[in-house]
Amino acid sequence: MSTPITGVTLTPVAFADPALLNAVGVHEPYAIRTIVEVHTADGVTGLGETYADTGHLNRLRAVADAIVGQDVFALNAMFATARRVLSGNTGADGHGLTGMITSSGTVDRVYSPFEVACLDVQGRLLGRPVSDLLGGAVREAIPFSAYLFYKWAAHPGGEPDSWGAALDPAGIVAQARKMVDEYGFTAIKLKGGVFPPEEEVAAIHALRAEFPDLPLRLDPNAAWTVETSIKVGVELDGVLEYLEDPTLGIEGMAQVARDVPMPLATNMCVVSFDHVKPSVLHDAVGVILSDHHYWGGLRRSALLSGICETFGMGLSMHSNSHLGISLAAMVHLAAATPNLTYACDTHWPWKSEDVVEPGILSFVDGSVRVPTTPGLGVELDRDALARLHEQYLACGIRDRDDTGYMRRIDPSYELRKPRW
Ligand SMILES: O=C([O-])C(=O)C[C@H](O)[C@@H](O)C(=O)[O-]
Ligand SMILES: [Mg+2]
Repeated sequence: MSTPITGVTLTPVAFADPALLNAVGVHEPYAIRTIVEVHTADGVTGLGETYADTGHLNRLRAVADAIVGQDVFALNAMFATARRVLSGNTGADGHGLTGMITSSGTVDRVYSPFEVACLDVQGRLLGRPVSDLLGGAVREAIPFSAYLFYKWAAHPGGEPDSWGAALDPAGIVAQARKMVDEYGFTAIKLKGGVFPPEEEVAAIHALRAEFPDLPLRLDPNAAWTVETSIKVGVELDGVLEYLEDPTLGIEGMAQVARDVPMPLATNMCVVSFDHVKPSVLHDAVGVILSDHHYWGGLRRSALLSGICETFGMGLSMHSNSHLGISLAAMVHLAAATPNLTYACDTHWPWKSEDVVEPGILSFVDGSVRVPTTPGLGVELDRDALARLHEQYLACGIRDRDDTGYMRRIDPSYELRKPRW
């Protein structure tokens, strides 16, 4: 008995994104994603969501063609197909925020949305939520953190968004207040690497004064030297629950880890299974930020959680700009991961449009309830999908390029790693 895949539809979409600043530039007016639909002989379709950069999209197309005819339950065979089709085809992330991408990491990135879509089909066929396919939910709701960004009030020449500018500690505190009040978040992360470290340390102290009880995190995306990272880490002793990717590479992180009091977290130096062994040998990180989009889907992310448990590392969750299918997948994975004890990252508050029907996923007290309906529990809004696809065609963005966009606005902008 099998449920063959009869076809796969890949739809690139673009959705509005505010002018969020980071260590490599500024977000473009639109973020791009690919919506994956896996159709089966039983008439059931499953959903996945992933990046949409040109190289990735081409790799998705190659694997999509190769999995037609395969059983939607045969995920090991599907992974082997992805590995065969992508042999020698290694991608890059284009924006430099997720570190080195290996060839096995490329397979994991491309395979992931197909696996998620197949799990959605399996759940729909069995009448069970995806969390049940991962061993069952150990929590009913998933806590997320407020993800703060330095930002401009608007894209140049564009309309101001509802968040306003945040370019100093007062702006960051105001942004946090609005986000915490609207969503009820119980942890706060500041995306740093934008201003000199002392200004970002001041912003963290201002957040601590305003939110005395909420765990705080700072993530400069490796914009600092080892020396700067140690200085900041020592200065923020007792203030941060973890310091995320202060500096580049496993060896640099290991040097910092030896001299700072808080755990170091990463979504840059350990981003594939190849990186785990050197990271453990160097004792470089205390917390790995998992992300099913590049750890090979939900089941391989569960493998990562076992590795973290084995080596006594903490586990948190990373996020890029994403839509509702990804949020649903993150929620099911988090629900079925007992050792995921930190509030997860999400870019959710920064988006104003989606491809899924509204109302299913919502935040109460900073958490999203785990859907209990079959599959991922989200449905495509076909009109919205068509509209966001038109937006993709019209906006002209084909590869995420925060640095190029920043240089078009400020030709003197230089990309420096480390910057401070
Ligand atoms: O390090 C991180 O948490 C990220 O890379 C998350 C996002 O990519 C964020 O930095 C962004 O979108 O600017
Ligand atoms: Mg990070």
